[in-house]
Amino acid sequence: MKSQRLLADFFRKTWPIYVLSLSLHLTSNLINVYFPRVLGQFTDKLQAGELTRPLVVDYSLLLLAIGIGTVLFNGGAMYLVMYVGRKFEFVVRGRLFRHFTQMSERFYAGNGVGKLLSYFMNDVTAVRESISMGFNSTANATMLLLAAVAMMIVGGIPYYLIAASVLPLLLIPAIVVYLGPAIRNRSLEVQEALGTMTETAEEQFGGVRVTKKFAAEEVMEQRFGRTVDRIRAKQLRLVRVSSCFQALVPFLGTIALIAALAFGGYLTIAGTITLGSFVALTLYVRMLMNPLQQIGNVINTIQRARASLERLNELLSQRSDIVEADDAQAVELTNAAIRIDNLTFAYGPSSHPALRNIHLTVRPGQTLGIIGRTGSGKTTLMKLLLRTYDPPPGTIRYGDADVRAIALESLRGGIAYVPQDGFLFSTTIRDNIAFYRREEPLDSVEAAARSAQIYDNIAELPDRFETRLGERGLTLSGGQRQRTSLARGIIKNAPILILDDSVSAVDAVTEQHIIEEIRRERKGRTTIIIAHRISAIRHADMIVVLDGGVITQRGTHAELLKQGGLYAELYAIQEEGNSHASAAGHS
Ligand SMILES: Nc1ncnc2c1ncn2[C@@H]1O[C@H](COP(=O)(O)OP(=O)(O)OP(=O)(O)O)[C@@H](O)[C@H]1O
Repeated sequence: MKSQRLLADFFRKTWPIYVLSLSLHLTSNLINVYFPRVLGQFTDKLQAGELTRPLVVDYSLLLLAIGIGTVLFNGGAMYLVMYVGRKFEFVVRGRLFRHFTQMSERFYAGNGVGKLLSYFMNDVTAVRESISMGFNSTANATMLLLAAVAMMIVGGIPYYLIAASVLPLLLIPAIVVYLGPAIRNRSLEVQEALGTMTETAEEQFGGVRVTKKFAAEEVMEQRFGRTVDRIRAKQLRLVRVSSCFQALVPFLGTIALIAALAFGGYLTIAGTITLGSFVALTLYVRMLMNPLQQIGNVINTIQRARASLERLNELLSQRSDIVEADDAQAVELTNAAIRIDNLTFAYGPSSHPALRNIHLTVRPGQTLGIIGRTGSGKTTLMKLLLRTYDPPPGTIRYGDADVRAIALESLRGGIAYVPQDGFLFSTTIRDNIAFYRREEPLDSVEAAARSAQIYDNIAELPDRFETRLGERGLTLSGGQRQRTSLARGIIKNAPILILDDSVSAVDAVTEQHIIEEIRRERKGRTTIIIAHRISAIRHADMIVVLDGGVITQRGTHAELLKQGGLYAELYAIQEEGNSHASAAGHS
């Protein structure tokens, strides 16, 4: 069955531990069931007037030995399974993490961080609980039942009396079969709702600064309240069946005890069994009640875990849409021209194409500038160059190799991509810059920071390059973050550098310094610069203007100015802005 794979893999490795634990549970219960028997014998001796003081001491010591034996074996059995349960958590979380790292951007666009966290936390824990705590309770109750029945037979209690007292308890599995599916389905709904709640919470914590600046706390609270309400409704649905189940189990225990008392009492009066046997019988039934009642909880846990396991297996069976070809080749990008032929691309079957009929060649060593209105497809084109989304076959080539035939590591290792909102990790600035190669010496890290015009800012920080960034790099301003991320791209020193609006958050003067630095360092190496400001791309060997997913203009800065159109329009607006600014500066 599909939903058993994750566990099957786990049990294939750990089954000896489970077998050992099961035998310890059996041993512990075999010892434990002597307790009623010894008490029964004690009662018979008492009734016959044969009890002496030394005998009382002997019986007490015997009961003590039984207690200690039971506890030791039971403890060992539980420890083993709890131990492997924790191991399961560790192994599965590692496997999930590996799986997540293999998934493509499309997967992350469709699954929020909160949902993924919920898999990581709630689902893994639910499964772990059932294979550790759940196993222990089930094994303990089953072994106790078997051992108790065996001991009652050995102790001479008639079969029909045993059957009458124990049979009500055996109705428990029947209820499980009857109510189990309902519990499982409702648990699945609860788990999914919990996933949505984690997702919402993650988003709200992430956006708390925006919420506060807009004084929108109340709106957000209401929105979160609705999510919580939905969970409550689903949890209540679950609670209704599971409490019905949990209440039925002890009720069956009570019926079993009444049967033992009534029928056993009658047989004792009739002299068919001794008083000792009667005492032992009632103790056995009482002894079985708690573990069997616990099974009620366990079954709930197991049903919940099955729902979680299904979610986990379903997740693990999803494959990335970006798959490396079996015969994928490593390609040296240094002397490779980038050729884009008749590229049309849409994110989904029903969405509008984000790019249409793109024809473009970037010769090795050239600098390409891309400009265009927001949403015109600039970033999409870069995603396709990096193959974070798959372009149609034959539309993007590096040298002669189709991008889809290139080994992913070779492709992405050969391109340094600097996005607009470079994510910084909660570690030192040095680690953030030398992200691609942690062993990079401090000198190179400093040089990259200088090129990105962030060195002076870092030098002022308390621990300079060893300063740890707070969550998401919040100790830096937007522009500083962007430049740190730029330094990360520069230090990679890759054959192709892509700056995707990477200097948008810095002032015009700093931008000029950065661009000059990049032009000097990247001389003779392929560089693509996407920008909204013409000043960032005017020196490029070729500039293309994207509009609505189509290349509407191409040429050098001078050629494009002559052509008129959007480029000249943007230039005029930006120049006018600049002259206003400098006039204001002079006045
Ligand atoms: N993951 C996605 N799924 C679906 N549509 C997307 C996705 N990413 C971008 N789009 C759409 O594709 C179009 C082009 O977006 P793209 O990010 O390439 O624009 P851009 O030119 O880089 O814009 P900007 O200058 O604002 O960064 C937009 O209409 C956008 O809504």
